Amino acid sequence: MPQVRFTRRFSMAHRLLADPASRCAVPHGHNEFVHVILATDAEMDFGGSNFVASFETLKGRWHGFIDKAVDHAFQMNGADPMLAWFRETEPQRVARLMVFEGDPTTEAFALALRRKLDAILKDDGSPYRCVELTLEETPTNAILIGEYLSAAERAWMAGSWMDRPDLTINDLA
Ligand SMILES: Nc1nc2c(c(=O)[nH]1)N=C([C@H](O)[C@H](O)COP(=O)(O)OP(=O)(O)OP(=O)(O)O)CN2
Repeated sequence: MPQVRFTRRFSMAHRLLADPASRCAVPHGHNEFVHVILATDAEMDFGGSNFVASFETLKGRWHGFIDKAVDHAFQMNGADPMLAWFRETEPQRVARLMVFEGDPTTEAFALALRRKLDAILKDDGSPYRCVELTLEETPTNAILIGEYLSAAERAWMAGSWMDRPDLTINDLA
């Protein structure tokens, strides 16, 4: 069965704290693209629909997550002192903060996106699985995630927002 590839574009902001001398410690944004390739072992309905599932069925919830939750979210390290500022000063925006254990690098974000997509496909009972996710941070930097995640990649932030098939992007109360 042919694989399918979907692409979505969004804007985001983040800042990285591990290297205080880095220019990435200043909040800044990127216009990014996420590409996913889905594969299935099911055969298409030959002579009928000629597909296993419609594009709308396959990408609806995923692109809904990108558009409603990821687009224009601010990605932050859970230890970032700016988090307390938002909670105290602009609590109405806390739901728009995407929070990570450690820095919100493109690697961490790509892993989070992959785990969220896995959760959505599982919740849908989809016959498809993600075999590749590519996150383009800039036209010159991209992160690729293949079919299988390591035990460490599954254990990091296990059970957090990234494993839930919903629109949440943090676990703040
Ligand atoms: N391993 C990682 N390193 C860096 C990340 C990251 O997510 N993972 N992110 C950044 C910053 O977000 C920075 O904005 C992007 O990096 P940079 O390569 O400096 O971006 P440029 O657009 O200037 O790239 P050029 O190809 O050099 O123009 C930094 N490091």
